[in-house]
Formats: sequence, C-alpha cells, structure tokens
Amino acid sequence: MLRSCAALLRTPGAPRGRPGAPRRSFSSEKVVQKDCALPNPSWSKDLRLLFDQFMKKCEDGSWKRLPSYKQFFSKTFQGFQTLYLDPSLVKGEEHAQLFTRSFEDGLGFEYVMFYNDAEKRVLCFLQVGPHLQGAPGFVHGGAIATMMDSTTGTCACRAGGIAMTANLNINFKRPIPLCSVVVIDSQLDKVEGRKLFVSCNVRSVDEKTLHSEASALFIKLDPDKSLRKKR
Ligand SMILES: CCCCC/C=C\C/C=C\C/C=C\C/C=C\CCCC(=O)SCCNC(=O)CCNC(=O)[C@H](O)C(C)(C)COP(=O)(O)OP(=O)(O)OC[C@H]1O[C@@H](n2cnc3c(N)ncnc32)[C@H](O)[C@@H]1OP(=O)(O)O
Repeated sequence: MLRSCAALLRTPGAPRGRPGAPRRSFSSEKVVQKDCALPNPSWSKDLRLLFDQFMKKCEDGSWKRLPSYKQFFSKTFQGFQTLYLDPSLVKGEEHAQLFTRSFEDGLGFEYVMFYNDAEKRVLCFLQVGPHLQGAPGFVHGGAIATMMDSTTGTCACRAGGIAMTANLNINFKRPIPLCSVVVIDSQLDKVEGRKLFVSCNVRSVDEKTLHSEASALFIKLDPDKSLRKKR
C-alpha cells in the first residue's frame, strides 16, 4: 500500500486524480456533484473489501451507505442555512467545499460512512492519504480529529437532527501509519435535551490496534437562535 502511496507523490506537476479528469481551475470550475463515498482507483484493497462487505449488509436495510459530496446541497443543509445563518455573513459560498472532500483522489481523506439507525451508530472506513502527514510516516493529529469530528457529527445529526460540535475530547494512543486504512466506530450514547453525547474509537482494520478514542458533545441547534457572532 505504501508503494501506491509513493506513486501518487512521485510526479510533481503531473495531472492528479482520475486518469482523464480535467485539471482544476479554481476560479471558473463548477464543482461537480459526484458522490465521493464510492470506490475510485486510489482505494486500496482493504478499503474496497470493507466497502463490499458493508454494501452486502445494506441489502437487508439494517445499514445504509451515506453518500458524500464536495458541497452540501441537500434539503437539510438548505434548512440549516435558512434557519441559522445570517446571509450577510456567508462569504465565498460559491467556492465552498467540504473540507474532507477537498483533496485530489487518494491524496487526502478517502472514506465512506455507513449508518445503522437501530444502533444509532456510524462506521467510517477511512484511507489516510500522503498529504495528511504529521510526524514523518504518520497521520497528523488534526486530520484524525477532523475525521473523528465528522464521524461523530454525522452520527449526532443522523440520530438527533442538525447539531454542532461543542466539545471533542480525544486520546491519541497509537500513531496511524500514513496510507493505511482505519475504522472509526461511533455511537450515540446519551441524549439530554439538546445535548447529544457521542463517542468513537479508531482502530486498525484487523482490530488489533486502538489508535485513538474520543467523546464528543453536540448541541442541537435552536431555531430561535442565529449562529451569527454575538456582539
Ligand atoms: C455542522 C454541520 C451542520 C450542517 C448540518 C447539515 C446537514 C446534516 C447532515 C449530515 C451531517 C453531516 C456532516 C457532519 C460533518 C461534520 C461535523 C462537523 C461539525 C463541526 O465541526 S461544527 C464546527 C465547530 N463547532 C462550532 O463552531 C460550534 C460553536 N459553538 C456554538 O455555535 C454554540 O456554542 C452552540 C451552537 C454549540 C451551542 O450554543 P447554543 O446557544 O445553541 O446553546 P447554549 O450555549 O445555550 O448551550 C446549550 C446547553 O449546552 C451546554 N454546553 C454548550 N457548550 C458546551 C460545552 N462546550 N461543554 C459542555 N456543555 C456545553 C450549555 O451549558 C447548555 O446546557 P444547559 O441547557 O444544561 O444549561
């Protein structure tokens, strides 16, 4: 796997992403709404296997694959914008992209999430690309935190409605090798009014290594309160 990772980095200036894909021109490009939570050629065998295994589990309806795009464009997100945002504070929206989906294929976060409604649980299968390096050879802690936030956040929003992270408490236990695949397992533990308590852990695919664990608090947004800056 590390070999394919190195191959992605070897040719500076070479077109990246899928072969034949147009080069990015930030100012004029219209972001294509492709579902990024589907296999692409950068996915390793481990990630493909986990994907295939869980697509099978989706057949009886117990698990659901969650599609993922570079931009939010669902009705839920439009609801988020209308209810909570002051339009005068929204800047650069036409260029906005979901942080975790803003890398060329294979270089950053490659992942797919599956949701189990009965268990209020989200599993994220994540391949960490070479541009997420922190300590040499290992993934940056901020990148791990990002994906723990995204996975627990997805779990909170699926289970409880639109919510934002108020607290994320992480213990980093073992570093994650760059270009490896890990499993983030999150579940809703408790609901108290608008507070959603979600925990997660990050393990290696063989489950032998516990890389990190976290607990998070999400607050369901109150439609009577705007998210604008308090003056
Ligand atoms: C974020 C995405 C939302 C979009 C949703 C759209 C679609 C959904 C679909 C799928 C989901 C998809 C993806 C999820 C992906 C990514 C997740 C990323 C999430 C983030 O990356 S998000 C960015 C970082 N996040 C912030 O930028 C928040 C800044 N923050 C605030 O905007 C406010 O802080 C807010 C709104 C959180 C609460 O404000 P508020 O005014 O509504 O509530 P209030 O302060 O009254 O607190 C109510 C009760 O919570 C207690 N409480 C509050 N904070 C606490 C804390 N830290 N520790 C302990 N208790 C706390 C109080 O003590 C009180 O408790 P009590 O009721 O018992 O007195």
